[in-house]
Amino acid sequence: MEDATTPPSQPELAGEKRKREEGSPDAAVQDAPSAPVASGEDASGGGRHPMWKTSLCSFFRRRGAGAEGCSHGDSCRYAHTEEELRPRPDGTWDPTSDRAKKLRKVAAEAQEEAEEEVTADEQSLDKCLLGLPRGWTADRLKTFLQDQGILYATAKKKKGMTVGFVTFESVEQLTRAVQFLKENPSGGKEIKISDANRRSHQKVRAEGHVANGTAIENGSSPATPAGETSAPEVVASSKKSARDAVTPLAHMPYNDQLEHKKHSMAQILKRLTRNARKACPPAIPLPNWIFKSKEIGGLPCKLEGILESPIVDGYRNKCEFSVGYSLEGKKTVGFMLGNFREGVTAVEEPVNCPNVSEISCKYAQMFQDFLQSSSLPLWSRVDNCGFWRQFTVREGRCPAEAVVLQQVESQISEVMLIVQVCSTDVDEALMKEEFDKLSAALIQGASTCSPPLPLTTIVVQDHKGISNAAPADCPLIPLLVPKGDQFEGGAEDKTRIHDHISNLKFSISPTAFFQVNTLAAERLYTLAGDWANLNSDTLLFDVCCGTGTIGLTLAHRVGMVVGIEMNESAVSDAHRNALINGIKNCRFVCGKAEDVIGSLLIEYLGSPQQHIAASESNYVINDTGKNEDTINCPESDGENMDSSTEKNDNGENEQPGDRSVDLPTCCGDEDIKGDSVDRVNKEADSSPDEHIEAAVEQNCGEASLINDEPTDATSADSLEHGKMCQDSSSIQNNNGLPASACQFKNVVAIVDPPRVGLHPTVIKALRTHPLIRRLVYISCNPDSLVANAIELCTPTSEKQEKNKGNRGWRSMSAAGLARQRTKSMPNSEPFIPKRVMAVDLFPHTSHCEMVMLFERMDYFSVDKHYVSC
Ligand SMILES: C[S@@+](CC[C@H](N)C(=O)[O-])C[C@H]1O[C@@H](n2cnc3c(N)ncnc32)[C@H](O)[C@@H]1O
Repeated sequence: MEDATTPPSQPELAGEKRKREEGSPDAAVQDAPSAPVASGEDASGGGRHPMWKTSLCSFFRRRGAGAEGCSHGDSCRYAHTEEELRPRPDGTWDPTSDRAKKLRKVAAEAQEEAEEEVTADEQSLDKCLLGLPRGWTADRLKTFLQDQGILYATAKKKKGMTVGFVTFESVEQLTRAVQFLKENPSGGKEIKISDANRRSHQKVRAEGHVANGTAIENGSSPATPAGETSAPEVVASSKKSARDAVTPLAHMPYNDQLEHKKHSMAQILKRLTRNARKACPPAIPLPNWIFKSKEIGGLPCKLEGILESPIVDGYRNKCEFSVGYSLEGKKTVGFMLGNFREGVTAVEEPVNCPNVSEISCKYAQMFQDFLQSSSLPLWSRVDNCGFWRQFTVREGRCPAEAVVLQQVESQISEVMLIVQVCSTDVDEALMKEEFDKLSAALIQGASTCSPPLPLTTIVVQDHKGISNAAPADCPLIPLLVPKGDQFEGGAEDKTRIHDHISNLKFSISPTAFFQVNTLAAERLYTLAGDWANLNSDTLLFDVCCGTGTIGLTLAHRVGMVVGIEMNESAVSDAHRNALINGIKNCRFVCGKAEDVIGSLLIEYLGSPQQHIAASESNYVINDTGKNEDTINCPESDGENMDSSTEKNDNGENEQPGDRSVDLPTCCGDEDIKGDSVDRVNKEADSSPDEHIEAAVEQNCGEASLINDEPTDATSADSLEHGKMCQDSSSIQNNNGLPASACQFKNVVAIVDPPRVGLHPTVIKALRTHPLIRRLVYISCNPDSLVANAIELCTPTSEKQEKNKGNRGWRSMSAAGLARQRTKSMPNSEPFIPKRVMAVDLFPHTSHCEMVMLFERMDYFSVDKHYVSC
């Protein structure tokens, strides 16, 4: 019961006794023993007491939902609900309240991200100020900065937080601020300045295309009627040219760019160590690599350097040009000066953008010239209407021997042009007329250049959605089909170009991913292959395989490759690429990795439970006291299989063997398989184009059916016939494991996910399968690499917490979310970060690829984890 003489116990922080503060309600209680004071008025009859309802009533805290037991009822000076709680006069909240806890969490996240060393360049003018007085508002911070003569663009701060955010306009402003704050501590305390990471939605996309920039368009401009070509009003952005927007490092010598990127990568990598340390359960010893990180400046493992790009200018084989109005109001094909989300739509020509080839610039110019007289309107991002949306140039290069680094332009032998339009409400006849004129203009433009430009195919992508990022299944209309590829029907399947990596030829369809810097990608894949420690006993999972580049370039170094990719055209390209290069030990599966990886691991390796049960029952202690594998395999009878019973997607109990029902490829009929392999190989040997078509189509059948049972004999046949390698996954040994689990002593995964990183389901599947001893992670986004690595490398406790889903994710960093997920990760051996290296695929931009090798602790005692057969 709450009364005036027993003020609520009020810990400042959990476990700490609350100090009686002057002016606090407690003090008021002492001064005025006749409390409670009605309506919060102080004893002198003045206004409401400044601390009125600024602390939670202990009844509320003890009982959670309310304070029914408090005898003071409504007149209690303490808050009875979170909603009733008021901020204290200094702007802070009762530290036991949800609000205060949330603020502490956000501040901790910001602090964690801000602990990195400050960098002073134009790429990172967004900074955090650490150690600010909690009571300061944004206005107070601005006054402080102005008083100190520190110039800035924007300053933000929330009361109650010790972190503020400041954006500077130039490196000079930033440098001055850093210097000043270092030399002039505020009240004896140094205010630290550190890099601030913008939330991912504020970052400019970089994968697979040149990033668009920002200019500000007048949102109130009326919709442009179809056929009308008046320019909407555009407002200038902070970026002055397309060069500034897409190649912000171009002003630096290339060696400085490399140093800058290496430094940025190192800063981000340190987050892995910090977060894994934080997430490590208290009862579990910290892994050795975290201890050792102190010796290497907090890095999880040594950063071995940065591989430079073999070519630094004109390296992009794919440029997505925006279509819009320039600052002068001219119809323009080029790059946006900023990000549309920031309100910018101005497009400027790709002048002096050193990453774009001359050929791409010439095609952009041709299309721009065509648009000046087109009767169809440009797409307006503000009004979401119009016709011409985007223009993509994709280039293919000759085989490596012919590539002379100094003359890269002359090595471009094939070009694909993709014109994105929105056909909504446009007359078909008019549209056809425009397409005819356009292809004539492009063909003529290419042939009249000196020397003539290569032009292999032109395709229109009809995309009716709001964002320019069209889905992979968006309709394609071929305008120009490659010579020698004409055939009856399905012409859109012929619109492709070719490029070469490691002496292999790659067929690339319009929507398939292909690394934009082919020569640097070759270095990237070679490095990944070297670190993967491959041999003929290796089963390689190529996760997010695209057109099969990684798996196919490494196929000669392994026993078998299983590629996983969700883009159907890319999978079809991968099959074709295996055939045209005569590679027979690869299988490509079409599906989201998160949907298929679990089944594929069981199909090839058996379930984790089978291996864990087997290794537990198979170890005996020998004379020397060391573990010894007695090589007993689990029996395949019903009883033993029960131990590996697990839930399927529907939550029903499922046996590993049952997977063969779900997975049509796992039918175990060796004769049919051998026969089909031979047949496909024979067809491939004779390899005229139509045979490749037929074989690819069959393989695509397999690919698209992987998630569904074949509905008739024909599909089942095509699945079997589509197999291109001697795949032993469906043959089971007498221990109940697939034969491939025994055949491949070395199981490696190379993952190359998109910018968001791997799906948590994929991380969990890789982490919990004991046969995957090595994992090579190729990343185009170090933030998501770090988040995924936290989950792969943090030790787990014996008992997991229930998965709380993504609760609270909006206020969390990717690393914070990953830390939360580690709590529900099933008990499994963590990976160890072993090696990491940056690879520069994107000179002149701030983006960079990274390759990181993860191993399990006792990598070299593979047999211990390997159930012999
Ligand atoms: C960075 S690219 C790498 C492609 C390939 N490894 C290469 O180097 O050419 C990522 C690929 O992952 C695919 N992808 C994206 N999300 C996926 C998912 N959930 N499951 C499988 N593949 C996915 C994309 O279609 C794309 O081809």
